[in-house]
Amino acid sequence: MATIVLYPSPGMGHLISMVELGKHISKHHPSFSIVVLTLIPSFNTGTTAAYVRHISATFPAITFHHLPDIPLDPLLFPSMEAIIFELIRLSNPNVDRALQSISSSSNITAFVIDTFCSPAMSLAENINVPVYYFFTSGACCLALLLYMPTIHKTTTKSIKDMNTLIHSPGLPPIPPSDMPGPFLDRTSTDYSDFLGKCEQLPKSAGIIINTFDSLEPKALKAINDGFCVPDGPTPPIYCMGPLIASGGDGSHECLNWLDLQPSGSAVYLCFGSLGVFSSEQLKEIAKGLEMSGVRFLWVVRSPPSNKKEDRFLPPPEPDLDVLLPEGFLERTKDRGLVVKKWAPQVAVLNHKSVGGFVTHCGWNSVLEAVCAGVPMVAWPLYAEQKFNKVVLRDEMKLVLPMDESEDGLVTAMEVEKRVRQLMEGEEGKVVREVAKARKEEATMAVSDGGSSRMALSKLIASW
Ligand SMILES: O=c1ccn([C@@H]2O[C@H](COP(=O)(O)OP(=O)(O)O[C@H]3O[C@H](CO)[C@@H](O)[C@H](O)[C@H]3O)[C@@H](O)[C@H]2O)c(=O)[nH]1
Repeated sequence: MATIVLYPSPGMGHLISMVELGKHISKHHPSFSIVVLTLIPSFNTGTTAAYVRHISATFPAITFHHLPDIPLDPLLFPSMEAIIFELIRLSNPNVDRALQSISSSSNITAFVIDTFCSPAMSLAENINVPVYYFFTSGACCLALLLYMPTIHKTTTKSIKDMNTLIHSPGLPPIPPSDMPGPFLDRTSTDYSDFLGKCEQLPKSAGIIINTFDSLEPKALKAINDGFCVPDGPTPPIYCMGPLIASGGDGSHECLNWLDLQPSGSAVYLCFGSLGVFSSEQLKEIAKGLEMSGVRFLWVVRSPPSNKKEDRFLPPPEPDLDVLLPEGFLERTKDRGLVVKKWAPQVAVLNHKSVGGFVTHCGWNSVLEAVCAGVPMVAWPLYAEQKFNKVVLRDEMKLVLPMDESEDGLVTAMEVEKRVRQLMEGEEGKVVREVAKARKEEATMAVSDGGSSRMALSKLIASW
C-alpha cells in the first residue's frame, strides 16, 4: 500500500495540525495509509500522550509509530526549543529504523516532516523518498524564515541590538523586539539552530502550510515569486489549511455554563498548550476582568516554577483561592467561569455565547478563531507569537493589541480596556467584521473546488 509518513515535532501546537493533515489526506485520498512517527518526551509538551490515545481510538486510518523516548537532563538546556532539537537529533537512528521497517512492508510515497525535524531529511533522501515540510505556523512566518538567511548575511548585528524596523518581502515592517525569540541574539545556540532549520526549508520537495490563500496573499505572493529565497529556487508551496481539530464530544462543564450565557456575550481567555503567567499577572487579569463587567471564560494554569529543574515539567493543579484576588470567584460567579488548565477550545470558540478571544497568537488558536469567526485580542508570550501579533494587527486586521507596560506587566486597566473594546467598542466591531469575512473564506477554501482542496489535489497528482 502507498504510505505517507508524517513526522511532527513534540508539542500539541505542532502535533495536532500534523494529525489533521493526515486525517485530511486520508479522508480525500483513502488509498494512502498514514503513519505518524511520534516522540512523546518525558518533559512537558502539553497533554500529548492523551491526545495520541484519543486519535488512535477514534481514527483507525492513522497509525502511530512511537519512537523510543531518550531521557535528557533539562538542566543542561537553555530553552524548551533546545531540548526538543536535541531529542530530534538523537532520535535520527530510531527514525531511520522506523522508515526502513515501514518501507519493508509498504511503499513510502512521501515523508512529511515538521520544520523542527530537519535532521531526518537526509534519511528519506537515502531511500529515495521525497521530503516535504509541513509548516505549522502561517505563510507570513514562513516568508520570514525563508528570508532569515538573507537577513543574517546582510548584517553582523544581533536583531536585539538593531534600532530599525526589519523589512522582509511580503511582510509589514517588524520591530526587532517582535521578531521570533530565537532570532534575537545571533551568538545564542537557539539562533544557530533555527538559522540551520531555515536554510533546510528550500531544499525540500515542497512546503505544505497550514493556511489558506486569501488569508495571507502578500506573503504567499512574495514566497511564490521567489523573493524570500533570493539566491536559489523556492520549492512548490501548498496551502492546505485551515487544518484544525474538530470540536470534540461537547461534554465539558464550561460548555454547559456557556449554554446559559447570552449570544456573543462572553470573552474567552486561553494561552495555548504551554502559556503560563506569574501570580502577579494572574491577579491583574482577574482585576481587569472584574472591572470590565464583561462575561468571561478563563483558562488558568499555575505560574512557572522558580526551580530550574522543574521548568519543563507539567505545572501542578492551580490553587485558585491562592492565585486569584480574595473573593474574586464569589464576586464574579454570575458572569464568569474559571477553568483549570485546559478547555475544549474548538468547541468553546464555536459556541454561540463566545464573542471574543484573548489569545497568545499560537497559529492553531488563530486559525481556530478564524474558522469560528471570533475576533481576538493579541497577547503574545513566546516563540513566533509577537511576530504573529504584528501581522495579525497590521496586515490581517484581525486583532486588537494588548500592550505591556515597561516592566513587562499587563495592567488590570489595560485588560479592562481591551476586553471592553473587543466586546463593546467600535474597535471590536471592525475586527469582528473582518473575522466574519475570513470565516466565510476559510469555509470556501476547504470546500469542493476551494483553494486548499485544489492544493491537496495538486500535491497528490505530483506523487
Ligand atoms: O486549554 C486549551 C489550550 C489549548 N488547546 C488547543 O491546543 C492547541 C494549541 O495550539 P497553538 O494555539 O498553536 O499554541 P501552542 O501550543 O503554543 O503552539 C506552538 O506551535 C504553534 C504552531 O507552530 C505556534 O504558532 C506557537 O507559537 C507555539 O507555541 C490548539 O489547537 C488549542 O485548541 C485546547 O484545546 N485547550
